[in-house]
Amino acid sequence: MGGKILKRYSPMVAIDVATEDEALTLFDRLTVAPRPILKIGMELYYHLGPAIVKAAQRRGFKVFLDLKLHDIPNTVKRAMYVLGQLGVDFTTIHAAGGSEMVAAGAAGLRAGAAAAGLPTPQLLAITQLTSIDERVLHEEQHVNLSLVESVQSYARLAERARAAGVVCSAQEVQAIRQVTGPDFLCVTPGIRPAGFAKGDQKRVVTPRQAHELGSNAIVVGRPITQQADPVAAYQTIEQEFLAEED
Ligand SMILES: O=C(O)c1cc(=O)[nH]c(=O)n1[C@@H]1O[C@H](COP(=O)(O)O)[C@@H](O)[C@H]1O
Repeated sequence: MGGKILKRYSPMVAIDVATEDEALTLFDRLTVAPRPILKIGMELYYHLGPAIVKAAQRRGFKVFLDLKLHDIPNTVKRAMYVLGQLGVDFTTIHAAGGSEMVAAGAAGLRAGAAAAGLPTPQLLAITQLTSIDERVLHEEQHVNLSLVESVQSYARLAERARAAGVVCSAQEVQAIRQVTGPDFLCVTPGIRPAGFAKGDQKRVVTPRQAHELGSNAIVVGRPITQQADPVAAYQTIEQEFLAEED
């Protein structure tokens, strides 16, 4: 189902914790094969800055630095130039900032990485957050498109602006594949193993469904980090997502 997928990544584990101690404890526990990609978000980065990125990299992890930039093109370009020098593997920008902003961010990221002699991080554009549903889209954002049309439109915008892919729900991956090239990445949060509380997420799927729907990578936070045994939870989710094609 979902056609041939060119690339699947290990699950990206969202390290959404408050302290350095909690983060480092998770880093040390998650040194298992296959290594997860560690997602460092606003909470940890605003608290600890580049040092927490380096701490993950020193332990051999690929890092997804998720700061979701959204500002005028010049400001985003300059900020991305700085992020391009950190040696991270993925970073994020809001497609809602428009094609000029996404293109400026992509250019800043390329220039920053080149200045540091590093590979350019893969830029992922946020489409509609997985906490948004049709009601919020229509009643609060006043968007007339359906949710899937809105996500498709942002995916086209992001690809034209030279993002490497998008962040979306796995529910939209097949629709995105219809309008983007084969290398374009669909990275999907909103992952909930059967029986796990949705919490603030609206557009959720199980790890197995994400596999079947053709997601390139899943982003998983609380279903791993809030478990008594995060390593066991990670391994179960990883096996479900990276299962052999049927
Ligand atoms: O950019 C993201 O990673 C992201 C985009 C999105 O649309 N939805 C979303 O949940 N995320 C992130 O994915 C993670 C999901 O965490 P859990 O809901 O705890 O699994 C969080 O770190 C969110 O910031």
